[in-house]
Amino acid sequence: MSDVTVLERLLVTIAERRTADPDGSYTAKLLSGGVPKIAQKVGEEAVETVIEALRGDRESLAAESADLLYHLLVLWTASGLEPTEVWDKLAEREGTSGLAEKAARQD
Ligand SMILES: N=c1c2ncn([C@@H]3O[C@H](COP(=O)(O)OP(=O)(O)OP(=O)(O)O)[C@@H](O)[C@H]3O)c2ncn1[C@@H]1O[C@H](COP(=O)(O)O)[C@@H](O)[C@H]1O
Repeated sequence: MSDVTVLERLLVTIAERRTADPDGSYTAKLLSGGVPKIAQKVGEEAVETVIEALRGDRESLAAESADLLYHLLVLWTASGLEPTEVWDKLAEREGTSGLAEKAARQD
């Protein structure tokens, strides 16, 4: 399975872990640490992803990218951010130039 629905399923699992026992779930343990701890993990996973990209190891890059996406989804959940808020941002940008987007942000 390699399409976006895996992200949707993962988001459901993460939401379910909000009420799970941290002793039996890595996600529940992460969520119990709060936004600062989860944000730190996202930063660490981003750095590990960058390192693997620079090393040129595709398999490790895929694995670290999966870690990064998982931790980012946990961060959205802990922050109360609805995935649709992110999907909407991406949809708004569809068909526009990235350079136009950058110029609009600087106005
Ligand atoms: N996709 C993931 C996923 N990706 C990465 N990880 C965990 O993220 C951690 C990243 O490893 P690190 O070395 O960076 O961190 P660590 O040393 O294990 O932990 P720290 O003490 O440093 O925080 C590992 O423990 C991985 O198991 C994940 N843990 C869970 N999921 C998904 O979440 C679901 C629910 O998991 P539980 O909450 O554990 O039931 C699973 O079925 C998966 O679908």
